[in-house]
Amino acid sequence: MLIRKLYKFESAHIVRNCSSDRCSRSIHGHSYKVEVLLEAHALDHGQMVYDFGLMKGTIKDAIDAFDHAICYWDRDDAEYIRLCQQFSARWIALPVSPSAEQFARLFFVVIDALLRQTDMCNGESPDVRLHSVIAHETDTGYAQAFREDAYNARMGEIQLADIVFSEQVRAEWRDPRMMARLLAGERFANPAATLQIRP
Ligand SMILES: Nc1nc2c(c(=O)[nH]1)N=C([C@H](O)[C@H](O)COP(=O)(O)OP(=O)(O)OP(=O)(O)O)CN2
Repeated sequence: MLIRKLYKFESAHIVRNCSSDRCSRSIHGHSYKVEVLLEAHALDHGQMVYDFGLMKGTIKDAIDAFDHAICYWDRDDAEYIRLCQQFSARWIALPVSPSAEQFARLFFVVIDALLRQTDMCNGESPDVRLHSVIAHETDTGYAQAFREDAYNARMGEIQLADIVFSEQVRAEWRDPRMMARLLAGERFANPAATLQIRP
């Protein structure tokens, strides 16, 4: 079974080298919608694949980091990068270009790591896992990344350590050390559920 949770953020970028001239040479913004799809073949004590409420913790924070941020490819022009950092408190440096395809892959890699390092406490199936991520750039265009896309080096390597969040982005997280903890392999604990009926 699949469940799907929708997130939203507003972000600015340039996508270098693309065929659409407006997109490749002018800073522009989008109201992104991101769908996170989880998969499992058994249900937890609440008879859910994974409580939607739990998806409003670290997963939401990781996506919300991009809200009102300018995102740039770390191989972009050094002067452009310097100015992004100078004039925007919220910026994110990416190891890949910020196309819809790469956002979908990037979110997959981050959320997959978060889930693998999360202790689930309500009888969730051990096979709960990230199925795919859909990044809607506009109302009419989206990309969907599956596991084989996220870790496909031919599409560009995405290492967690290569995603750099500005100080302001990190300061606004509930846990400013969230990414540092993720990189260090630390565990994240879900809150324990109170059972009213014996499962
Ligand atoms: N495969 C992709 N194609 C394009 C991407 C992308 O990420 N992946 N991105 C862009 C631009 O960012 C652009 O702003 C969005 O392009 P487009 O869909 O053409 O936007 P419109 O709002 O003009 O779309 P309408 O369908 O005309 O409303 C370009 N391509």
